[in-house]
Amino acid sequence: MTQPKLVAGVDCSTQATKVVVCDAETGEVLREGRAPHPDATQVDPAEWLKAWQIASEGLLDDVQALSVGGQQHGMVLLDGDGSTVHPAVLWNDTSSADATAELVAELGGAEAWAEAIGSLPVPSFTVTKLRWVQTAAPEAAARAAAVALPHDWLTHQLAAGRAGIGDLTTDRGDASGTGWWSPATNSYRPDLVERAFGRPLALPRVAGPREIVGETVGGAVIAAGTGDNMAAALGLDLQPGDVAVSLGTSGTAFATSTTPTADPSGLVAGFADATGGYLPLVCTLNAARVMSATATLLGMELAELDEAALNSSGSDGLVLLPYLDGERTPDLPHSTGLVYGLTRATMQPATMARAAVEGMLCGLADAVDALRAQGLPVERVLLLGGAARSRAVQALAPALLGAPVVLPEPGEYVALGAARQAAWALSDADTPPTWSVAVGKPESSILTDTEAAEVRSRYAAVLNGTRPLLTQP
Ligand SMILES: Nc1ncnc2c1ncn2[C@@H]1O[C@H](COP(=O)(O)OP(=O)(O)O)[C@@H](O)[C@H]1O
Ligand SMILES: O=C(CO)[C@@H](O)[C@H](O)COP(=O)(O)O
Repeated sequence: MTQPKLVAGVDCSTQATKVVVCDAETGEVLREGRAPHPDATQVDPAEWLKAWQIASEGLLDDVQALSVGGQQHGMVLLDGDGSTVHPAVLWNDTSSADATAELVAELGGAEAWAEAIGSLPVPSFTVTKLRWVQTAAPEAAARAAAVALPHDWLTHQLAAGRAGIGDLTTDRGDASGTGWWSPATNSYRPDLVERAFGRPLALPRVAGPREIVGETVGGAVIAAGTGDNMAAALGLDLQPGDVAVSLGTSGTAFATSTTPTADPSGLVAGFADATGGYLPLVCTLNAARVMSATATLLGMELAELDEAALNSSGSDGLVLLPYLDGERTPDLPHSTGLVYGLTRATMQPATMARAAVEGMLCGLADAVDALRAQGLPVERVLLLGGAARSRAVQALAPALLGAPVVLPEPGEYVALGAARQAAWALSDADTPPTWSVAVGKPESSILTDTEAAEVRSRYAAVLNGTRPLLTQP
Protein backbone atom coordinates (compact mmCIF):
# COMPACT_ATOMS: atom_id res chain seq x y z
CA MET A 1 0.00 0.00 0.00
CA THR A 2 1.32 3.48 -0.86
CA GLN A 3 1.76 5.83 2.08
CA PRO A 4 -0.33 9.05 1.95
CA LYS A 5 1.53 12.30 1.33
CA LEU A 6 1.60 14.32 4.54
CA VAL A 7 1.46 18.11 4.92
CA ALA A 8 1.69 20.31 8.01
CA GLY A 9 -0.10 23.57 8.81
CA VAL A 10 0.97 26.01 11.51
CA ASP A 11 -1.12 28.64 13.31
CA CYS A 12 1.16 31.14 15.05
CA SER A 13 -1.70 33.07 16.65
CA THR A 14 -1.89 35.43 19.60
CA GLN A 15 -2.16 32.96 22.45
CA ALA A 16 -0.48 29.84 21.06
CA THR A 17 1.23 28.01 18.21
CA LYS A 18 -0.79 25.09 16.90
CA VAL A 19 0.42 22.50 14.40
CA VAL A 20 -1.63 19.94 12.47
CA VAL A 21 -0.32 17.19 10.19
CA CYS A 22 -2.83 16.08 7.54
CA ASP A 23 -3.24 13.65 4.68
CA ALA A 24 -2.59 15.91 1.67
CA GLU A 25 -5.35 14.30 -0.36
CA THR A 26 -8.23 14.16 2.13
CA GLY A 27 -7.27 16.69 4.81
CA GLU A 28 -7.71 14.10 7.56
CA VAL A 29 -5.85 15.31 10.67
CA LEU A 30 -3.35 12.66 11.75
CA ARG A 31 -1.30 14.50 14.40
CA GLU A 32 -1.59 17.73 16.38
CA GLY A 33 0.57 19.77 18.73
CA ARG A 34 0.38 23.12 20.53
CA ALA A 35 2.42 25.37 22.80
CA PRO A 36 1.47 28.67 24.49
CA HIS A 37 2.82 32.18 23.79
CA PRO A 38 3.52 34.84 26.44
CA ASP A 39 0.46 36.94 27.39
CA ALA A 40 1.68 40.32 26.17
CA THR A 41 1.11 42.75 23.30
CA GLN A 42 4.85 43.07 22.61
CA VAL A 43 6.64 39.75 22.25
CA ASP A 44 10.16 38.66 21.29
CA PRO A 45 9.64 36.68 18.03
CA ALA A 46 12.10 34.09 19.41
CA GLU A 47 9.18 33.00 21.64
CA TRP A 48 7.25 31.96 18.51
CA LEU A 49 10.19 29.86 17.32
CA LYS A 50 10.39 28.19 20.75
CA ALA A 51 6.63 27.52 20.70
CA TRP A 52 6.92 26.12 17.17
CA GLN A 53 9.73 23.76 18.27
CA ILE A 54 7.65 22.46 21.19
CA ALA A 55 4.39 22.23 19.22
CA SER A 56 5.98 20.40 16.26
CA GLU A 57 8.25 18.08 18.30
CA GLY A 58 8.12 14.57 16.82
CA LEU A 59 5.36 15.43 14.31
CA LEU A 60 7.22 16.26 11.13
CA ASP A 61 9.51 13.38 10.12
CA ASP A 62 7.60 12.26 7.01
CA VAL A 63 5.95 15.60 6.17
CA GLN A 64 6.52 16.75 2.55
CA ALA A 65 5.24 20.33 2.74
CA LEU A 66 4.32 22.89 5.36
CA SER A 67 2.89 26.37 5.58
CA VAL A 68 2.58 29.02 8.28
CA GLY A 69 -0.60 30.98 9.09
CA GLY A 70 0.03 33.81 11.53
CA GLN A 71 -1.70 36.51 13.57
CA GLN A 72 -2.02 39.52 11.24
CA HIS A 73 -0.41 42.96 11.43
CA GLY A 74 2.34 42.38 14.07
CA MET A 75 5.42 44.55 13.34
CA VAL A 76 8.71 42.61 13.25
CA LEU A 77 11.60 45.04 12.67
CA LEU A 78 14.88 43.51 11.49
CA ASP A 79 18.39 44.87 11.05
CA GLY A 80 20.55 44.21 7.97
CA ASP A 81 21.59 40.80 9.37
CA GLY A 82 17.98 39.75 9.96
CA SER A 83 18.13 40.10 13.77
CA THR A 84 15.14 41.66 15.52
CA VAL A 85 15.76 45.18 16.81
CA HIS A 86 12.60 45.47 18.97
CA PRO A 87 9.99 43.07 20.37
CA ALA A 88 7.25 42.41 17.82
CA VAL A 89 4.39 44.86 18.37
CA LEU A 90 1.19 42.85 18.00
CA TRP A 91 -2.18 43.61 16.36
CA ASN A 92 -3.80 44.14 19.78
CA ASP A 93 -1.26 46.72 21.01
CA THR A 94 -3.03 50.09 20.91
CA SER A 95 0.04 52.27 21.68
CA SER A 96 -0.03 53.64 18.12
CA ALA A 97 -3.43 55.35 18.55
CA ASP A 98 -1.98 58.88 18.26
CA ALA A 99 0.28 57.84 15.36
CA THR A 100 -2.83 56.46 13.62
CA ALA A 101 -4.67 59.78 13.91
CA GLU A 102 -1.63 61.63 12.52
CA LEU A 103 -1.23 59.29 9.55
CA VAL A 104 -4.93 59.29 8.67
CA ALA A 105 -4.99 63.09 8.64
CA GLU A 106 -1.69 63.42 6.73
CA LEU A 107 -2.83 61.36 3.74
CA GLY A 108 -6.09 63.30 3.49
CA GLY A 109 -8.48 61.33 5.70
CA ALA A 110 -10.46 58.10 5.57
CA GLU A 111 -11.42 58.25 1.87
CA ALA A 112 -7.78 58.67 0.82
CA TRP A 113 -6.68 55.63 2.84
CA ALA A 114 -9.59 53.49 1.63
CA GLU A 115 -8.63 54.33 -1.93
CA ALA A 116 -4.91 53.71 -1.33
CA ILE A 117 -5.05 50.36 0.51
CA GLY A 118 -8.74 49.33 0.73
CA SER A 119 -8.82 49.97 4.51
CA LEU A 120 -8.79 52.79 7.02
CA PRO A 121 -5.82 52.07 9.33
CA VAL A 122 -6.58 51.57 13.02
CA PRO A 123 -3.82 51.01 15.62
CA SER A 124 -3.67 47.31 14.69
CA PHE A 125 -2.28 48.10 11.24
CA THR A 126 1.49 47.73 10.90
CA VAL A 127 1.89 51.12 9.21
CA THR A 128 0.76 52.90 12.40
CA LYS A 129 3.30 50.94 14.46
CA LEU A 130 6.08 52.09 12.09
CA ARG A 131 5.21 55.71 12.89
CA TRP A 132 4.88 54.96 16.62
CA VAL A 133 8.28 53.23 16.93
CA GLN A 134 10.06 56.32 15.59
CA THR A 135 9.34 58.18 18.83
CA ALA A 136 8.78 55.25 21.23
CA ALA A 137 12.08 53.46 20.45
CA PRO A 138 14.22 55.72 18.21
CA GLU A 139 17.41 53.67 18.68
CA ALA A 140 15.72 50.49 17.51
CA ALA A 141 14.09 52.37 14.64
CA ALA A 142 17.49 53.71 13.55
CA ARG A 143 18.87 50.14 13.27
CA ALA A 144 15.91 48.77 11.29
CA ALA A 145 16.52 47.70 7.70
CA ALA A 146 13.44 45.55 6.99
CA VAL A 147 9.90 45.07 8.29
CA ALA A 148 8.05 41.76 8.29
CA LEU A 149 4.90 40.15 9.74
CA PRO A 150 4.78 37.21 12.17
CA HIS A 151 4.13 34.62 9.45
CA ASP A 152 6.85 36.13 7.22
CA TRP A 153 9.34 35.97 10.08
CA LEU A 154 8.55 32.38 11.12
CA THR A 155 8.61 31.22 7.49
CA HIS A 156 12.05 32.88 7.15
CA GLN A 157 13.33 31.00 10.21
CA LEU A 158 12.07 27.65 8.90
CA ALA A 159 13.47 28.09 5.36
CA ALA A 160 17.00 26.70 5.12
CA GLY A 161 19.72 28.51 3.22
CA ARG A 162 18.14 31.93 2.89
CA ALA A 163 20.82 34.57 2.38
CA GLY A 164 19.28 37.42 4.37
CA ILE A 165 16.51 40.01 4.54
CA GLY A 166 16.45 40.19 0.73
CA ASP A 167 14.99 36.65 0.76
CA LEU A 168 12.00 37.46 3.02
CA THR A 169 8.60 36.50 1.57
CA THR A 170 4.97 37.21 2.41
CA ASP A 171 1.65 36.70 0.57
CA ARG A 172 -1.24 38.87 -0.62
CA GLY A 173 -3.45 38.07 2.39
CA ASP A 174 -1.00 39.10 5.08
CA ALA A 175 0.44 42.00 3.03
CA SER A 176 -3.08 43.47 2.88
CA GLY A 177 -3.00 44.09 6.65
CA THR A 178 0.19 46.13 6.63
CA GLY A 179 -1.22 49.44 5.41
CA TRP A 180 1.34 49.70 2.59
CA TRP A 181 0.01 47.16 0.09
CA SER A 182 -3.04 47.61 -2.13
CA PRO A 183 -5.30 44.59 -2.79
CA ALA A 184 -6.94 46.45 -5.69
CA THR A 185 -3.68 47.04 -7.57
CA ASN A 186 -1.79 44.03 -6.16
CA SER A 187 1.18 46.20 -5.38
CA TYR A 188 3.20 47.81 -2.60
CA ARG A 189 2.94 51.51 -1.78
CA PRO A 190 6.52 52.13 -0.57
CA ASP A 191 5.62 55.82 -0.31
CA LEU A 192 3.36 54.93 2.65
CA VAL A 193 6.26 53.15 4.39
CA GLU A 194 8.36 56.28 3.91
CA ARG A 195 5.52 58.51 5.09
CA ALA A 196 5.16 56.48 8.29
CA PHE A 197 8.82 55.72 8.97
CA GLY A 198 10.64 58.64 7.36
CA ARG A 199 12.76 56.40 5.14
CA PRO A 200 12.41 53.22 3.05
CA LEU A 201 12.64 49.71 4.52
CA ALA A 202 13.17 46.38 2.75
CA LEU A 203 9.80 44.61 2.31
CA PRO A 204 9.18 40.87 1.84
CA ARG A 205 8.51 39.71 -1.72
CA VAL A 206 4.78 38.91 -2.20
CA ALA A 207 4.63 35.24 -3.24
CA GLY A 208 1.79 33.74 -5.28
CA PRO A 209 -1.01 31.69 -3.64
CA ARG A 210 0.46 28.26 -4.43
CA GLU A 211 4.11 29.19 -4.63
CA ILE A 212 6.89 27.25 -2.92
CA VAL A 213 9.11 29.76 -1.11
CA GLY A 214 11.72 27.48 0.44
CA GLU A 215 12.60 24.16 2.02
CA THR A 216 13.14 23.11 5.63
CA VAL A 217 16.39 21.50 6.76
CA GLY A 218 14.42 18.24 6.78
CA GLY A 219 13.59 18.66 3.07
CA ALA A 220 9.88 19.62 3.31
CA VAL A 221 8.86 22.37 0.89
CA ILE A 222 7.44 25.55 2.40
CA ALA A 223 4.35 27.24 0.93
CA ALA A 224 3.79 31.00 0.98
CA GLY A 225 1.78 31.02 4.24
CA THR A 226 -0.72 33.78 5.02
CA GLY A 227 -2.55 35.72 7.76
CA ASP A 228 -4.55 33.66 10.23
CA ASN A 229 -7.99 34.79 9.05
CA MET A 230 -7.06 34.11 5.40
CA ALA A 231 -5.84 30.66 6.44
CA ALA A 232 -9.12 30.02 8.32
CA ALA A 233 -11.09 30.96 5.18
CA LEU A 234 -9.05 28.36 3.27
CA GLY A 235 -9.48 25.78 6.05
CA LEU A 236 -13.27 26.30 6.01
CA ASP A 237 -13.46 26.44 2.20
CA LEU A 238 -15.59 29.56 2.65
CA GLN A 239 -18.10 30.05 -0.19
CA PRO A 240 -20.12 33.11 -1.33
CA GLY A 241 -23.00 33.60 1.15
CA ASP A 242 -20.91 32.18 4.03
CA VAL A 243 -19.69 34.47 6.78
CA ALA A 244 -17.13 33.14 9.25
CA VAL A 245 -17.37 34.50 12.79
CA SER A 246 -14.27 33.59 14.74
CA LEU A 247 -14.20 33.98 18.52
CA GLY A 248 -10.54 33.64 19.44
CA THR A 249 -8.44 36.33 21.11
CA SER A 250 -9.87 38.63 18.45
CA GLY A 251 -13.43 38.48 17.24
CA THR A 252 -13.56 38.49 13.45
CA ALA A 253 -16.33 38.35 10.87
CA PHE A 254 -15.26 37.80 7.27
CA ALA A 255 -16.48 36.68 3.87
CA THR A 256 -14.94 35.91 0.50
CA SER A 257 -15.38 38.34 -2.37
CA THR A 258 -14.32 38.37 -6.00
CA THR A 259 -13.97 42.16 -5.94
CA PRO A 260 -12.00 44.39 -3.57
CA THR A 261 -13.85 46.52 -0.99
CA ALA A 262 -12.88 49.99 0.23
CA ASP A 263 -15.02 51.06 3.21
CA PRO A 264 -14.15 54.63 4.27
CA SER A 265 -16.15 54.17 7.51
CA GLY A 266 -13.24 51.96 8.56
CA LEU A 267 -15.52 49.21 9.87
CA VAL A 268 -14.70 46.72 7.12
CA ALA A 269 -11.04 46.15 6.29
CA GLY A 270 -10.57 45.41 2.58
CA PHE A 271 -8.15 42.49 2.87
CA ALA A 272 -7.00 40.06 0.20
CA ASP A 273 -7.40 36.30 0.66
CA ALA A 274 -4.96 33.42 0.16
CA THR A 275 -6.30 32.24 -3.21
CA GLY A 276 -6.06 35.38 -5.35
CA GLY A 277 -9.40 36.91 -4.26
CA TYR A 278 -10.50 39.22 -1.44
CA LEU A 279 -11.52 38.85 2.21
CA PRO A 280 -13.51 41.82 3.61
CA LEU A 281 -13.17 41.53 7.39
CA VAL A 282 -14.29 43.23 10.59
CA CYS A 283 -12.20 42.67 13.71
CA THR A 284 -12.86 43.36 17.40
CA LEU A 285 -10.14 43.26 20.05
CA ASN A 286 -12.32 41.53 22.63
CA ALA A 287 -13.76 38.06 22.15
CA ALA A 288 -12.90 34.79 23.98
CA ARG A 289 -11.00 36.58 26.73
CA VAL A 290 -14.16 38.52 27.71
CA MET A 291 -15.53 35.19 28.87
CA SER A 292 -12.36 34.06 30.65
CA ALA A 293 -11.97 37.47 32.38
CA THR A 294 -15.61 37.40 33.51
CA ALA A 295 -15.14 33.86 34.81
CA THR A 296 -12.15 35.09 36.85
CA LEU A 297 -14.19 38.02 38.21
CA LEU A 298 -17.01 35.70 39.25
CA GLY A 299 -14.65 33.07 40.70
CA MET A 300 -15.94 30.48 38.22
CA GLU A 301 -14.34 27.99 35.84
CA LEU A 302 -15.06 28.75 32.17
CA ALA A 303 -17.46 25.80 32.04
CA GLU A 304 -19.39 27.13 35.08
CA LEU A 305 -19.65 30.59 33.51
CA ASP A 306 -20.95 28.98 30.33
CA GLU A 307 -23.57 27.02 32.26
CA ALA A 308 -24.61 30.11 34.26
CA ALA A 309 -24.99 32.24 31.10
CA LEU A 310 -26.97 29.50 29.36
CA ASN A 311 -29.35 28.92 32.27
CA SER A 312 -29.84 32.59 33.21
CA SER A 313 -33.36 33.80 32.45
CA GLY A 314 -31.86 36.82 30.64
CA SER A 315 -29.66 39.83 31.16
CA ASP A 316 -32.68 41.87 32.36
CA GLY A 317 -31.27 45.17 31.11
CA LEU A 318 -27.70 44.52 32.30
CA VAL A 319 -25.31 45.57 29.52
CA LEU A 320 -21.60 44.82 29.40
CA LEU A 321 -19.54 46.78 26.87
CA PRO A 322 -16.66 44.31 26.54
CA TYR A 323 -13.82 46.71 25.64
CA LEU A 324 -11.40 45.19 28.15
CA ASP A 325 -8.33 45.67 25.92
CA GLY A 326 -9.49 48.92 24.33
CA GLU A 327 -11.43 48.41 21.09
CA ARG A 328 -10.76 48.40 17.37
CA THR A 329 -14.32 48.15 15.98
CA PRO A 330 -15.82 50.51 16.99
CA ASP A 331 -12.59 52.51 16.78
CA LEU A 332 -12.14 53.28 20.50
CA PRO A 333 -8.50 52.43 21.29
CA HIS A 334 -8.59 54.22 24.68
CA SER A 335 -11.86 52.68 25.86
CA THR A 336 -12.35 50.33 28.78
CA GLY A 337 -15.14 47.90 29.60
CA LEU A 338 -18.36 49.18 31.09
CA VAL A 339 -21.22 47.58 33.00
CA TYR A 340 -24.56 49.42 32.92
CA GLY A 341 -27.91 48.51 34.43
CA LEU A 342 -26.95 47.21 37.85
CA THR A 343 -29.89 46.75 40.22
CA ARG A 344 -30.29 44.41 43.19
CA ALA A 345 -32.00 42.03 40.79
CA THR A 346 -29.33 42.10 38.05
CA MET A 347 -26.25 42.21 40.31
CA GLN A 348 -26.08 38.41 40.23
CA PRO A 349 -23.35 36.14 38.88
CA ALA A 350 -25.63 34.43 36.34
CA THR A 351 -26.93 37.74 34.96
CA MET A 352 -23.37 39.08 34.71
CA ALA A 353 -22.28 35.88 32.93
CA ARG A 354 -25.13 36.29 30.44
CA ALA A 355 -24.39 40.00 29.90
CA ALA A 356 -20.72 39.18 29.18
CA VAL A 357 -21.58 36.65 26.47
CA GLU A 358 -24.24 38.96 25.00
CA GLY A 359 -21.85 41.94 25.03
CA MET A 360 -19.16 39.99 23.18
CA LEU A 361 -21.71 38.77 20.61
CA CYS A 362 -23.27 42.24 20.14
CA GLY A 363 -19.84 43.46 18.97
CA LEU A 364 -19.76 40.64 16.42
CA ALA A 365 -23.41 41.26 15.42
CA ASP A 366 -22.42 44.84 14.53
CA ALA A 367 -19.49 43.35 12.57
CA VAL A 368 -21.81 41.09 10.54
CA ASP A 369 -24.09 44.09 9.86
CA ALA A 370 -21.08 46.05 8.57
CA LEU A 371 -20.39 43.24 6.06
CA ARG A 372 -24.06 43.34 5.01
CA ALA A 373 -23.73 47.12 4.50
CA GLN A 374 -20.90 46.42 2.02
CA GLY A 375 -23.35 44.33 0.00
CA LEU A 376 -22.04 40.95 1.12
CA PRO A 377 -24.72 38.25 1.40
CA VAL A 378 -25.05 36.56 4.81
CA GLU A 379 -26.81 33.27 4.14
CA ARG A 380 -25.20 31.38 7.01
CA VAL A 381 -22.63 32.00 9.71
CA LEU A 382 -19.86 29.50 10.44
CA LEU A 383 -18.91 29.88 14.08
CA LEU A 384 -15.34 29.01 15.04
CA GLY A 385 -12.50 29.84 17.45
CA GLY A 386 -12.11 28.82 21.09
CA ALA A 387 -15.28 30.51 22.40
CA ALA A 388 -17.45 28.84 19.74
CA ARG A 389 -17.17 25.78 22.00
CA SER A 390 -19.32 27.60 24.57
CA ARG A 391 -22.93 26.33 24.66
CA ALA A 392 -24.18 29.77 25.72
CA VAL A 393 -22.46 31.37 22.73
CA GLN A 394 -24.01 28.80 20.41
CA ALA A 395 -27.48 29.33 21.90
CA LEU A 396 -27.34 33.14 21.71
CA ALA A 397 -25.52 33.59 18.39
CA PRO A 398 -28.27 32.84 15.80
CA ALA A 399 -30.76 35.43 17.08
CA LEU A 400 -28.12 38.08 17.85
CA LEU A 401 -26.28 37.63 14.52
CA GLY A 402 -29.57 37.43 12.63
CA ALA A 403 -28.57 34.44 10.50
CA PRO A 404 -28.60 30.64 10.60
CA VAL A 405 -25.48 29.42 12.42
CA VAL A 406 -23.56 26.22 11.70
CA LEU A 407 -20.70 24.81 13.71
CA PRO A 408 -17.78 23.43 11.74
CA GLU A 409 -16.66 20.37 13.69
CA PRO A 410 -14.18 21.50 16.38
CA GLY A 411 -10.76 21.97 14.83
CA GLU A 412 -7.85 24.31 14.29
CA TYR A 413 -9.08 25.92 11.08
CA VAL A 414 -6.16 28.34 10.70
CA ALA A 415 -3.64 25.49 10.90
CA LEU A 416 -5.87 23.37 8.65
CA GLY A 417 -6.04 26.15 6.06
CA ALA A 418 -2.27 26.49 6.14
CA ALA A 419 -1.98 22.71 5.66
CA ARG A 420 -4.38 22.92 2.69
CA GLN A 421 -2.21 25.65 1.17
CA ALA A 422 0.84 23.38 1.65
CA ALA A 423 -1.00 20.53 -0.09
CA TRP A 424 -1.90 22.90 -2.94
CA ALA A 425 1.75 23.98 -3.30
CA LEU A 426 2.76 20.33 -3.44
CA SER A 427 0.29 19.60 -6.25
CA ASP A 428 0.33 20.99 -9.77
CA ALA A 429 -3.38 21.90 -9.65
CA ASP A 430 -4.83 25.37 -10.28
CA THR A 431 -7.11 25.17 -7.24
CA PRO A 432 -6.58 23.89 -3.67
CA PRO A 433 -7.40 20.20 -3.05
CA THR A 434 -10.98 19.42 -2.05
CA TRP A 435 -11.07 18.72 1.69
CA SER A 436 -14.50 18.26 3.23
CA VAL A 437 -15.57 20.29 6.28
CA ALA A 438 -18.21 18.63 8.44
CA VAL A 439 -20.64 21.07 10.04
CA GLY A 440 -23.01 20.47 12.93
CA LYS A 441 -25.90 22.33 14.51
CA PRO A 442 -25.37 24.67 17.46
CA GLU A 443 -27.34 24.46 20.73
CA SER A 444 -31.02 25.42 20.35
CA SER A 445 -31.62 29.17 20.37
CA ILE A 446 -32.59 30.67 23.75
CA LEU A 447 -33.47 34.15 22.46
CA THR A 448 -36.43 35.15 20.31
CA ASP A 449 -35.78 37.65 17.53
CA THR A 450 -37.64 40.30 19.55
CA GLU A 451 -35.52 39.64 22.65
CA ALA A 452 -32.36 39.74 20.52
CA ALA A 453 -33.39 43.08 19.03
CA GLU A 454 -33.91 44.46 22.57
CA VAL A 455 -30.47 43.22 23.70
CA ARG A 456 -28.81 44.82 20.67
CA SER A 457 -30.68 48.08 21.02
CA ARG A 458 -29.74 48.40 24.73
CA TYR A 459 -26.10 47.69 23.82
CA ALA A 460 -26.21 50.39 21.12
CA ALA A 461 -27.85 52.87 23.51
CA VAL A 462 -25.18 52.33 26.19
CA LEU A 463 -22.39 52.59 23.59
CA ASN A 464 -23.77 55.75 22.05
CA GLY A 465 -24.61 57.31 25.40
CA THR A 466 -21.11 56.77 26.80
CA ARG A 467 -19.07 57.38 23.64
CA PRO A 468 -17.63 60.70 24.87
CA LEU A 469 -16.23 58.89 27.94
CA LEU A 470 -14.94 55.97 25.87
CA THR A 471 -12.98 58.18 23.47
CA GLN A 472 -10.94 59.87 26.21
CA PRO A 473 -7.30 58.78 26.60
N1 LIG B 1 -15.64 26.40 26.03
C1 LIG B 1 -15.09 27.62 25.93
N2 LIG B 1 -15.84 28.72 26.24
C2 LIG B 1 -15.31 29.96 26.13
N3 LIG B 1 -14.06 30.21 25.73
C3 LIG B 1 -13.27 29.17 25.43
C4 LIG B 1 -13.74 27.83 25.49
N4 LIG B 1 -12.73 27.00 25.13
C5 LIG B 1 -11.67 27.80 24.84
N5 LIG B 1 -11.98 29.11 25.02
C6 LIG B 1 -11.13 30.29 24.85
O1 LIG B 1 -10.70 30.37 23.52
C7 LIG B 1 -9.47 31.13 23.45
C8 LIG B 1 -8.54 30.48 22.46
O2 LIG B 1 -9.18 30.45 21.24
P1 LIG B 1 -8.37 30.41 19.87
O3 LIG B 1 -9.37 30.48 18.76
O4 LIG B 1 -7.44 29.26 19.88
O5 LIG B 1 -7.58 31.80 20.00
P2 LIG B 1 -6.27 32.35 19.25
O6 LIG B 1 -6.31 31.76 17.86
O7 LIG B 1 -6.44 33.83 19.27
O8 LIG B 1 -5.07 31.91 20.03
C9 LIG B 1 -8.92 31.19 24.87
O9 LIG B 1 -9.09 32.54 25.34
C10 LIG B 1 -9.83 30.24 25.65
O10 LIG B 1 -10.07 30.68 26.98
O1 LIG C 1 -5.93 41.64 13.65
C1 LIG C 1 -6.63 40.69 13.35
C2 LIG C 1 -7.41 40.68 12.08
O2 LIG C 1 -7.27 41.85 11.33
C3 LIG C 1 -6.67 39.50 14.27
O3 LIG C 1 -7.67 38.59 13.88
C4 LIG C 1 -5.31 38.85 14.34
O4 LIG C 1 -5.06 38.23 13.09
C5 LIG C 1 -5.16 37.93 15.53
O5 LIG C 1 -5.99 36.82 15.47
P1 LIG C 1 -6.24 35.72 16.65
O6 LIG C 1 -4.96 35.45 17.33
O7 LIG C 1 -7.31 36.24 17.52
O8 LIG C 1 -6.72 34.50 15.88
